Amino acid sequence: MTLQLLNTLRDQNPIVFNIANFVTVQDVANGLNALGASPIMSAEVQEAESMVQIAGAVCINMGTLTTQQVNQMAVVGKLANQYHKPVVLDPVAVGAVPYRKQVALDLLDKFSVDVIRGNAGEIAALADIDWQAKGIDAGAGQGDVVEIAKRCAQQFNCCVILSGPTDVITDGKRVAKVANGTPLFQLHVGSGDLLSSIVAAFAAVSPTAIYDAAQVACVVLAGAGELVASQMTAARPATFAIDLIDRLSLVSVQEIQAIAKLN
Ligand SMILES: Nc1ncnc2c1ncn2[C@@H]1O[C@H](COP(=O)(O)OP(=O)(O)O)[C@@H](O)[C@H]1O
Ligand SMILES: Cc1ncsc1CCOP(=O)(O)O
Ligand SMILES: [Mg+2]
Repeated sequence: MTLQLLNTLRDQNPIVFNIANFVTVQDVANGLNALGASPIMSAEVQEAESMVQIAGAVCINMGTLTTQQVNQMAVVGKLANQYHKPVVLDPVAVGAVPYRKQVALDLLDKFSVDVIRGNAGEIAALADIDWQAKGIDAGAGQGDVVEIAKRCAQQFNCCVILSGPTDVITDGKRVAKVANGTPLFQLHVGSGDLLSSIVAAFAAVSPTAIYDAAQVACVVLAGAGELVASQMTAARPATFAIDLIDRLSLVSVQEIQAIAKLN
């Protein structure tokens, strides 16, 4: 795993095609842009093939799905496989809403994804493990998050990021953990969505080493947030969100390297 991938991303400025949710779409676009990627959002199935062709990677976020959008997700996912573009799936709230879990399972049956990025409640639901998920949040489950993430990765033959106070990254065999971050991430809606899209951005510039790309994405976002929090004297969620975007644009490989808690 090399953090130099951050400089590669900034040099290449990859297009990341997002099927976004309507809650956090602007945060995700600005976060990707600040980092050095080139976001594009689309909700129109008629332009799916062009979108996939111009993109370096695709991020499919289930946050505010509609029947029409689920159809678009299936078309886009299949096209991404056909054009060999990495796909990241963010299964928002599948641990809390059975319909969403069924949609996610149907999508995972129709096309292959490179990364599933979710919180513990979402990854446990996909791995069929009991967990008390709460809405969009991880909730209060008990269990071994490494085993849950590994089981999900093996089941869907992909890389899994189970995010939280410590991010667990696994390809089903290897496991890495990122212990950077700040509880302020939980006070800002959209932190997870941004992580998923940042994973897609790094996958775009490292398509043959997705497991490495996933680790770099986790350490860059969590590290940038940690740097912002270290300069705040009180918890200010709105200021955090703005400062995070600034920090994503300014942060260097050396700054992340100096604080990285990756093993
Ligand atoms: N308590 C925490 N301490 C440190 N970092 C956190 C904490 N909770 C979440 N994060 C970070 O927030 C980001 C979003 O993760 P998470 O909150 O799990 O996603 P979601 O918003 O989808 O529930 C990740 O980068 C994760 O490392
Ligand atoms: C509040 C809300 N409702 C549907 S999607 C969404 C945002 C989820 O964002 P995140 O999972 O990144 O916290
Ligand atoms: Mg989420």
